[in-house]
Parts: sequence; structure tokens; C-alpha cells
Amino acid sequence: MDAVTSVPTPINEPIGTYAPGSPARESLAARIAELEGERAELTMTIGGRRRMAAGDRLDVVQPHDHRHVLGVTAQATHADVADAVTAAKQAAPGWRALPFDERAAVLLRAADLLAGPWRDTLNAATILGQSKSAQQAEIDAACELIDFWRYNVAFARRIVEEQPVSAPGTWNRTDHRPLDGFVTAITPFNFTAIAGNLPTAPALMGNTVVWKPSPTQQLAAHFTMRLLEAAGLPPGVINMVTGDGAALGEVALADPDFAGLHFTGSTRTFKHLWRRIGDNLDTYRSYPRIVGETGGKDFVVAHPSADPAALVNGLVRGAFEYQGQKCSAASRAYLPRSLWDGGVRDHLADVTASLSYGDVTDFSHFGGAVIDARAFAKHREALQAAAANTSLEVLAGGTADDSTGYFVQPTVLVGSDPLQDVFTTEYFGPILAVHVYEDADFAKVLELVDTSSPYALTGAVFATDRAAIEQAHRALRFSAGNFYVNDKPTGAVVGQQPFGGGRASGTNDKAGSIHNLQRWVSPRSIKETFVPPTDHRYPHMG
Ligand SMILES: NC(=O)c1ccc[n+]([C@@H]2O[C@H](COP(=O)([O-])OP(=O)(O)OC[C@H]3O[C@@H](n4cnc5c(N)ncnc54)[C@H](O)[C@@H]3O)[C@@H](O)[C@H]2O)c1
Ligand SMILES: N[C@@H](CCC=O)C(=O)O
Repeated sequence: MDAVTSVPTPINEPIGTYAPGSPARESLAARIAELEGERAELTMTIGGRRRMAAGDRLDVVQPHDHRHVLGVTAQATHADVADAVTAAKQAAPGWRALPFDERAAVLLRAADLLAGPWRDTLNAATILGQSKSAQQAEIDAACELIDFWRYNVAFARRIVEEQPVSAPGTWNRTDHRPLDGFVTAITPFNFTAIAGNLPTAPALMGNTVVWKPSPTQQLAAHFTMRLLEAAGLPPGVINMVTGDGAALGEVALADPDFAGLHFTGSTRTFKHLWRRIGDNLDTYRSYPRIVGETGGKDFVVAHPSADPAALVNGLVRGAFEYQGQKCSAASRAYLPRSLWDGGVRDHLADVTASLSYGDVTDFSHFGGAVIDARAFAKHREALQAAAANTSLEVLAGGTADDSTGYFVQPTVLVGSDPLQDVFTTEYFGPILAVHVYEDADFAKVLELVDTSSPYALTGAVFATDRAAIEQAHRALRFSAGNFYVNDKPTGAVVGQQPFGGGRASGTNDKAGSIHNLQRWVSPRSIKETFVPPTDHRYPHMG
């Protein structure tokens, strides 16, 4: 249909509470029990067909109960990835020829299916496979993914409507083409919404995609793929390969038609992939678009005028929700001596010690386990090093136990040296480093916040003094892509706080915004002259 239409106005999906006694809680618990009892075959999906990857098998387990296998997946081989690339190329002409509205309708239907009959499935898979509490799964696997799909359609419509002016006698048009090739999406373990958004955003703009989720997010990724199929996504538009990505880098990123990378994950992996793309530059038909949102060492800085209760709550939620495994998680804090000695120290220690991490299928827990054995080992080592370091005091937590699940206790370390590792390294877990400064040194501490970490993802200032807030706004302008005033640095909402950071934290293309979608189009300018001139001479020639 070529008619001029408008798209539905998006509103953010309301967050379910799963309070005791609610029908939503019962229904979610029932779906968790079903998925726990299955041992799913976590296949690839290539050209609409499901098959197990040909490489080594991998168990997908519950991080909070690592002997409990949820499903089995496998490493994609070079041949598997080559098939996915071929399928993406074959599907491209049909998909990009489809009018925008038809592509958009697939995502709008996916959003409605997720808001309704698929909600429990994606939430349950995220709780079990990624060890999220019901609240953390709901804001991610349900609300944020629904919002990505609905808002992206509205943002994309603004892009395709954007047209140039025309001088008399001419008609200028912009053809918002997809990229000239296929897009590769590589997604992290920690957000089901990010995993769902990264392949679908380029697809909405008419691209076809090879998508590789993280093996530890494979259960929820598997159901995301099934949901997209139920919404009417044609075969071959998004091709999902499984495993750790080694073959993907070697095959998809070396293909002449590779046209874009949509990545979220660690800074280290992103740099590795960027270098690989650089090495292949002479192979490609076009310059690939590279979009990557990466790590963070996110800060909270408090002014002496801060409200102490709001500060402690922001620190606890910001640092310890989802076991600190958010790129946005508060992991370094700079607090003034007067507030610290005046009660913040004790309050922070008490609340942190009261947090319970456990089996997240028991909804009474605040959080669960870290994602896998590697993350656990990294945290245990960091905690041992901290215990042995005389410049650090363990104020709360400091222990780890992997006998049942990969549990790391919420930990607060107080450090006198603000350049020590705990203030600069992203651990990606529940460790908050606190530096206490003298009240008169607020300006100096802002400079320290800005210069002592290579990252610039999220950050927060707590203050009631307007001049102090304005001072922080100015001093920290480039220290965070998402900056919060009197709020935790986590929990960005699609359409409200477009998300992404600069410096070592990424290309800051703001997932779930018009800026991101713009990266997946290659506009063609068309000029038509109605009555073309027929004499080549100009008036100045006499
Ligand atoms: N800035 C953001 O928006 C954002 C959001 C979520 C997570 N993150 C970051 O992601 C990291 C945590 O996620 P993670 O542990 O999944 O990150 P990761 O870098 O280990 O993995 C990300 C993805 O890359 C794949 N991968 C790893 N090596 C690869 C290779 N050589 N070739 C191809 N693919 C490869 C992984 O399998 C996974 O799918 C943290 O650093 C966090 O800060 C950032
Ligand atoms: N957008 C999420 C973080 C995503 C990264 O892990 C937040 O704002 O907390």
C-alpha cells in the first residue's frame, strides 16, 4: 500500500509489579516452572529454518543454580555463518522492496504480542537464564523491548518522512535506502531488550541481518526469535547464529557485502571487532557503519547539600540491582566527609548488608547470581585483592560462593586512593568503590571524576544546592552520555533518556532513538527537472 499513513503514537509500557497474590505473579511463576522443566534445543535460525550449529555443544544453565541445565546450544562453525550470510543476502531484495508500513507492522505486532501472550515467556526465560529478579526481568525483557519496537517505528517514520526542499521547476526527493549489504548484530548477555533491539532496528530500516546473541542469553534470545516469527518476520530477514562468535568475526566481517556492525558488549570485544573491520577495509564494497555501545565505570558524586536518604537509595539501587551487571551500574562514588560521617556510612553499610541475593525464582530475593564461572572468578579475585590492600576497607560484603550458584555478595569498598583499580576498572558486578573527600574539595573531586576513568557512560550528581548542580553539569559535560541529577545512574527509559556513552563507552548512537536508526540508512538524493535546459551557454558569455 502506498497511501500516506501515520503510525501509532508510542507510550512507555507500564511496569508490572508481580506483588504477592496477584494473578500476574501466579502466571509468571507457572511459566518459570514450565521452562525449568524443559531442556530446550537452542538452535540457530537461518533462512527461517532451525538447525543445531555444527560446532561443540554448550549447556545453558541457571546462574543461581549452575547444575540446572535449561537448554543446549552449540558453536556456529564457519560453514554455519556462511549459510547465515547467504540467507541474509537472499532475503534482502524482497525485504527492502516491502513498503515501510509493512515492515513496521511486524514490529508493532511483535510489541503487542510481547505485551500480551509472550510476556511471561520472555520474562521467565530472562529470570532463569540471566538470573534477573522479576522486577529486573520485567523492566528489560518486557517493557524495554516493547518500547524499543514501538518507539523505533515512530522514529523511523520521522526519518522516512524527511524530504528536501525543491526549487521552482524541480522536484527533489530523498530515498531512504537501507545499507548496500547486510548488517551483523552482536549482543551482550545482560539485556534481553538490547538483544532484541540490535537486530530489529536495522531490519526496520530495510536491512537484513545476521544476529549472534551471547551464549549465556541464548534461552531468551531463542524465544525472541520465535516471537518475531509469530509476528510475521519473513524468513532470512534476521538469521540467528549461536556460540561465542569466533567464526562470525572470521566469516561475516570478512564478507564483501558486510555493511554494518550493531554491537553492544565490552570495550575489549568492540575494539577487537573494529580492528578486524579495519583489516578488511579493502575487501568491502562500501565503508561499513560501526555502532557499538560498550563498558562503563559509572559514577555517583554527592555534594554536601545532598539528601542523605536519596543518596543511599541511589547508591544501593544503582550499584546492586541485577548484581551490578548493567553497563550503567554505579561502581564508583565520591562522597563528602560531612555526609559520610553524619550517617551515610552506617546507612549504606546496613542497607547493603540487608540485600539478599539468591535463587531468583523465589521472588522474595532482591537479586541473583553473576552470569557465569568466568565472571565469578573475576569477582572472587578482585575481592581477594581488595582484602589484601591496605588502602581499601571492606565496609560491606566482600565474600563470594559458587557452591550452588555464582553468588557474589553486594560489596562496598572504601578507598583512600581514588586512582586505585577499584575506581577505574569495570568489574561488571556488585562492587561499589567509595572515596570520601573533604567538603571544600567539590571542584577538585569533579575533575577527578572526569579524568580518572577512560569511560563516559553514565553518572549522577546528588545535591540540593542549584549552584553545585550547575557546576557538576559543566564539569562533567563529557564524562557521561547519560547524566542524572538526584537519581540513580541506571534505568534509562526508551523515548525519555536515549541511552549511550562516549570515550571508551561507545559510539554514543543512542539505542532506541532516531540517531541510531539513521545509521542504518544510506539516503539517495533524487533531483528531477521538469523542463530541462537545451542551450549549454551561460548569460555571461554574451
Ligand atoms: N553501553 C551499553 O549500552 C551496554 C549495554 C549492555 C552491556 N554493555 C557492556 O557489555 C559488557 C557485558 O556484556 P558481555 O559480557 O556479553 O560482553 P562481551 O564483550 O563479552 O560479549 C558481547 C558479545 O560479543 C560476542 N563476542 C565476544 N568475543 C567475540 C569475538 N571475538 N567475535 C565475535 N563476537 C564476540 C559475545 O559472544 C557476545 O555475544 C560490559 O562491558 C557492559 O558494560 C554495554
Ligand atoms: N539502559 C540500561 C543499561 C543497559 C546496559 O547494561 C540502563 O539505563 O540501566
